[in-house]
Amino acid sequence: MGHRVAIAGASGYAGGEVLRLLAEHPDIDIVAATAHSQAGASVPSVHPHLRSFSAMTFAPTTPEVLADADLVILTLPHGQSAALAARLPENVKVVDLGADHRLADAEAWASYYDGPHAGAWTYGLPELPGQRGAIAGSTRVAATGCYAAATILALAPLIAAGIARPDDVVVVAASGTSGAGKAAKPHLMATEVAGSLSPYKVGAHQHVPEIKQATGATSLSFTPVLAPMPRGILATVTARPTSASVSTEAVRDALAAAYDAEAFVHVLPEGEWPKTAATLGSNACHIQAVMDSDADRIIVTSAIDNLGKGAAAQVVQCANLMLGLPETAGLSTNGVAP
Ligand SMILES: NC(=O)C1=CN([C@@H]2O[C@H](COP(=O)(O)OP(=O)(O)OC[C@H]3O[C@@H](n4cnc5c(N)ncnc54)[C@H](OP(=O)(O)O)[C@@H]3O)[C@@H](O)[C@H]2O)C=CC1
Ligand SMILES: CC(=O)N[C@@H](CCC(=O)OP(=O)(O)O)C(=O)O
Repeated sequence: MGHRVAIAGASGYAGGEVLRLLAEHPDIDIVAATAHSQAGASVPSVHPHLRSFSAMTFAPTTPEVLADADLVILTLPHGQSAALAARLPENVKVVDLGADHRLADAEAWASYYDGPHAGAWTYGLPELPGQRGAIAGSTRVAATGCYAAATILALAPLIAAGIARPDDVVVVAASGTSGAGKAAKPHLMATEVAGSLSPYKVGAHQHVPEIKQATGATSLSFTPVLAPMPRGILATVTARPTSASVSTEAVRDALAAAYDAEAFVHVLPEGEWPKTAATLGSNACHIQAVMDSDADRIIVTSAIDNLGKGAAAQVVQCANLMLGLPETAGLSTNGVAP
């Protein structure tokens, strides 16, 4: 008998990916999967790729349905997690993929989100210094946003090592359309997306305060770009070096020192650049960097699957830690290709 896990919002993209991963997990049993408008539907009628769930229907999203689990995973729209989590017993562990509990600063919350600030939980990125132990010791964990995961993994070690300046960071990141969720939206119609790259929320993306909080960046320009592909994020992060002596080797060494012992974050061999296709279906993050001396900027590129390390797989990684399981259980660092 494995640990009992329930997923709220399992009819969505991220929740569906959690179901797919947990179906193969050696130490976890799924005790409930809930939905909102699609409550009552069978799982494969919503997720045709999840045939092993043919006997399961989505339950309504209520505290009563979820309270029987050892751990609850919330993959709900922003603003829906806090009230639900507050009605779950203290002894039920919770990982929230929504943004409700990511930000400590109430003012930053109010600048980017609607509704009351619910307060911050332990931030769910185990590769950040100190976070692995904190997550393992927490009953409430706020998983990261997808762009935030790609950007933080590329940037945090360089600011922490004193190599990159925190006051002049520029990020341009492209995301597949599943990052926007499953609900039909006009700008996500195939006719609008196919054959086009389009920036959106320019200078106003909600992941800016999250990235600042996790990396110590003080000035951050962030431009997200919608890309005509179902999944994947490629983030290009640039920052000024702290001194003229910063070299490509020093940048790569700092990244290697941060990630050499990590199972899912890979600093690629010199000259090999990340591509989203190599991370799909995995919990991996691929990173490469150079010092562009001509422009006096460090350039770091990172690739993840927004539904993998950017969502469902990182949630499973956190759940493993919280349940005292091997951190890599049920997860792969290998992608699906081509
Ligand atoms: N997609 C991604 O790459 C990432 C998403 N996230 C975050 O994860 C969360 C889920 O995202 P995603 O799966 O993409 O979203 P989807 O829109 O695909 O799924 C949303 C889920 O929430 C349910 N839901 C919708 N409205 C309500 C409501 N009012 N009350 C309760 N449940 C509701 C839906 O149920 P039903 O279908 O039955 O209506 C569905 O199960 C969001 O907070 C998102 O920001 C974070 C990182 C990455
Ligand atoms: C393509 C696309 O629209 N992506 C979403 C990111 C979703 C996500 O990771 O995260 P949150 O949980 O913080 O919303 C966006 O840019 O708002």
